[in-house]
Amino acid sequence: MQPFGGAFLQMVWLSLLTNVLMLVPTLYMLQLYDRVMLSRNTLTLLAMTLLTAGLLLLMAGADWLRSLYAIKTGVQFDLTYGKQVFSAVFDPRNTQRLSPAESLQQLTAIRQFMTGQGLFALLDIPWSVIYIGVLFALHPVLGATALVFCLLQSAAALLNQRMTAQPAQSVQGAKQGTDHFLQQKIQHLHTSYVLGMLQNLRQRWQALLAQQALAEAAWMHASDLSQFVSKWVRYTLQSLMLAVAAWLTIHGEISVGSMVASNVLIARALHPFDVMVQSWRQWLQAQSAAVDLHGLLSNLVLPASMSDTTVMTPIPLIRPYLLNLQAVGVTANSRHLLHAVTLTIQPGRLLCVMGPSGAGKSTLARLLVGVTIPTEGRYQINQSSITADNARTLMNSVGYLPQQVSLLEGTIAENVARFGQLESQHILQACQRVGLHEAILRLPQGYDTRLDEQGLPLSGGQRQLLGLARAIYKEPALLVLDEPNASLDEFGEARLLELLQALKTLNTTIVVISHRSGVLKITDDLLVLKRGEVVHHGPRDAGIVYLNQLHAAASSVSTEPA
Ligand SMILES: Nc1ncnc2c1ncn2[C@@H]1O[C@H](COP(=O)(O)OP(=O)(O)OP(=O)(O)O)[C@@H](O)[C@H]1O
Repeated sequence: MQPFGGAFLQMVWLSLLTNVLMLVPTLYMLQLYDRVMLSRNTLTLLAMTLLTAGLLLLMAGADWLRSLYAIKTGVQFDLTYGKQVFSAVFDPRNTQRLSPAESLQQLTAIRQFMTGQGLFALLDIPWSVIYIGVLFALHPVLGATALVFCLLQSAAALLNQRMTAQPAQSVQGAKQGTDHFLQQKIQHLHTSYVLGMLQNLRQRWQALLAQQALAEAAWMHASDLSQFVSKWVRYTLQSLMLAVAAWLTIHGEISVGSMVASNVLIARALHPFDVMVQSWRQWLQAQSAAVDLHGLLSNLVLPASMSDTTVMTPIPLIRPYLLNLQAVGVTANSRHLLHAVTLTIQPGRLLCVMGPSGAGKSTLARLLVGVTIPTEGRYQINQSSITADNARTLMNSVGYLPQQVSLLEGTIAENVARFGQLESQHILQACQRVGLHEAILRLPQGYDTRLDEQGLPLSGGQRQLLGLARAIYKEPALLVLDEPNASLDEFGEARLLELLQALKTLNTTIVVISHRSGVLKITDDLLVLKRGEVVHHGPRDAGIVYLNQLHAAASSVSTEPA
């Protein structure tokens, strides 16, 4: 919060000024009752009225300036923390239960509190002391009564906090659960519809919604009750104050003007407590959002400067890339996904990774591109170790096609250019190389065709080719393709092999995961994984012999008489 210290200090001073100037109408009233009405001097009345109007204008100005500072701080907050939170939620080390969208919503909750009435109430509470001071000046009994009343109002606010904190938290949890459910399931709407899952999903969603409604009802009940208590305390105290002032007036201790003024002053002193109670929900949301975001940011020791392009300790990655894994292991949720993987991948060579389902091939792919960080051993590129801190450095020099292509909502050109600057020459080159250019030109809007989150209107094979074009965009030094031929026809696969062959001549380090044997034609080295361990690694021809032996053994087992 240090960057906002200056603006916060300005808001504190402006709050003081506003609150001091708030006394003007009270003093004006006192003078009217106790002086003008007695002297009947209209000139004094005019002078006092003009002075009061001027001071009230100043007060309105201070209040307006305070709002401007709040808005400016909100914008600054979004810009500063938005960048950090955005980077943190997509950091491979992020283990938070919240989705990226939910974490970014937390930012909004904090900003809304920072720019809303709740913050002003918080800033105004300390200046209640000014009104109490004036009440003391009118009569010590009035001051002491106000002090006690403010304490009582604080107790009411505290009671409100006690009564509503837990229900508000339950509402938030239930709402997050419902939103999360919808977000996740909506992505697979077509499959759910065809497989007749919609009714089951609706029932589950309704159960979550019912939970949320119950939590909301409990929260509203607690909130209404606490607001009722708070309001009752507030209005009763105000009337009691008037009673005390009237008693003092009857006994000649204060003037009638002071009696009326005391009523206004106690109302002003208690007002911020009232606003605070009303904006309690926002306060709680901001508080819990701040805890979540603090957890997110402090767990992920982020770069000191999050300016757009700087990254922490960039590793000197100069083409070509020589990859080296030494006894690398990956453990997740107490499971060994990879264990003791040692291998070298030479630039300009293509390593094909094979193995049964669940062998750890995709985990290895994610590790090579820096999404997954080894929990044991060492992964180096050109002798620089890839760690959680510097994995981002790889981003612009790596081409990656995941098993699920994951195209983003946006135009074809934007997807190929990875949502960076659209460099037509590179976009065209990438699409031509994967053989997608003609198909794109046949679309009415060509490269400007918008894709939805499912990658429609492209076909399955075209989506895979687009993912491939995105991976080879600007000729990365390292290319990792996870089953790139899964949706391709023979022609597409032949084109893919041609492309990979061409990239090898550019000294690209290539890793291809495939269940299909076609890619073996251009493979240099073969790696076979089983249950997270390397069971074979070596040149292609020896690998093919190994695979043939495996197949022969497997078919002899299946044809043996039972
Ligand atoms: N985050 C995770 N937590 C626990 N287990 C995981 C996690 N991610 C993957 N696994 C497990 O690790 C194993 C390897 O998964 P991986 O996706 O790497 O296999 P794969 O060889 O690519 O399989 P396939 O050929 O079916 O795509 C699987 O058994 C999977 O269930």
